[in-house]
Amino acid sequence: MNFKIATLPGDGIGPEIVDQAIKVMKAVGEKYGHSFDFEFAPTGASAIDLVGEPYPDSTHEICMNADAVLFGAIGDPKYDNDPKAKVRPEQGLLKMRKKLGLYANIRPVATFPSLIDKSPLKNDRVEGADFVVVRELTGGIYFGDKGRSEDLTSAFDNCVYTTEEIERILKLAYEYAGKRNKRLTVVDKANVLCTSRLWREIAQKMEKDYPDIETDYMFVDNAAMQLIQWPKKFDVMVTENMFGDILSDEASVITGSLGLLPSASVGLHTSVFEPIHGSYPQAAGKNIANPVATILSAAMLLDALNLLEEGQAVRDAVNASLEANFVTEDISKEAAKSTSEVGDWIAAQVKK
Ligand SMILES: NC(=O)C1=CN([C@@H]2O[C@H](COP(=O)(O)OP(=O)(O)OC[C@H]3O[C@@H](n4cnc5c(N)ncnc54)[C@H](O)[C@@H]3O)[C@@H](O)[C@H]2O)C=CC1
Ligand SMILES: CC(C)CC(=O)C(=O)O
Ligand SMILES: [Mg+2]
Repeated sequence: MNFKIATLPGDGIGPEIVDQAIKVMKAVGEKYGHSFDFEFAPTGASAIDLVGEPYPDSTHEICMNADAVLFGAIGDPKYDNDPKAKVRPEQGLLKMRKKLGLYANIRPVATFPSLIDKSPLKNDRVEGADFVVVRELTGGIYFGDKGRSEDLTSAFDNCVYTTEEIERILKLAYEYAGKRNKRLTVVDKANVLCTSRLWREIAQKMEKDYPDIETDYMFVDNAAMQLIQWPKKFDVMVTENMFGDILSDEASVITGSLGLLPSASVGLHTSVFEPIHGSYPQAAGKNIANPVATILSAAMLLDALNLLEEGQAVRDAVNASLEANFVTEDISKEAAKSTSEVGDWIAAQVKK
């Protein structure tokens, strides 16, 4: 079959890691007789440099007309360090999420048996940990009104959630939990935040519609602690945008590196597949970043196209690379292979 893949490498390590995912998808194409048409489009700082806007309409058109979007990462320190910058790369990512209606970001966190020793946590804590963070992606504090007072001495960021936004993400999380181990943890800060109290109120009503699923509620500060203390207790965790952003980066420590965790952003239009990490600017152009998070995001993309055997073949190839210790420096300083060598290895393994 023929698939159109909107390809948005972005900034920093984005182009390098997306190149590896493309290699692997081409290998899948060769082996299974599909063709993937990668249509490139600018986003982030590179799009600002090109056309003055981090998510141009032309890029949006390409995404809307594709079967799926493969996304790298955005962000450039030259904007982080400029408090007066009027337009920032991150706005491109938020705009893409809003315009594509990507209200749910699915972030699976599962330990790799061959990497148990790479986690700074004790083996018995991480062995067998396998859960999913379902992060709301188009609401909350990242999208609320924000600004500074005229004299610049105060600033605000509003956090707003509507009933509809909360219901649709909880529904998706319940469906996810139904396909897994039937446990859902709703993470909030309902002891302080009004938005969290609305989340909890809605979840408490909805849990009655899912009697086969065990729902529990946890404050986010407690969840941040328990995630590290005993990650195996979690199955599906659903939470608002910023909490999910923070907790999933924290969760990557369980697996051994932020460079390993993939994600799928799904919603109203075309889905986007992206690593959970950022543009890691310190590594840009050095061919040292771990491409696995992006390659596993490509595996999630294949699953979403209903190419399930193909998605599994990619996961198997990644596991084989980890078992063979054919890894980048974040996993092993001694064995350190380059980004492109790891991509080549995994692509070759897929074709076997
Ligand atoms: N989805 C996106 O495009 C995201 C973009 N950002 C942007 O990225 C830029 C850098 O942000 P940071 O806070 O430094 O987060 P980051 O995720 O880019 O990097 C944090 C640290 O994680 C490790 N890391 C990340 N990706 C890795 C990989 N593929 N291989 C090996 N190690 C990896 C590195 O030690 C790095 O210093 C900022 O401009 C930020 O706004 C941050 C998060 C997500
Ligand atoms: C611009 C940020 C919201 C990106 C981020 O940290 C993420 O999506 O994980
Ligand atoms: Mg993040």
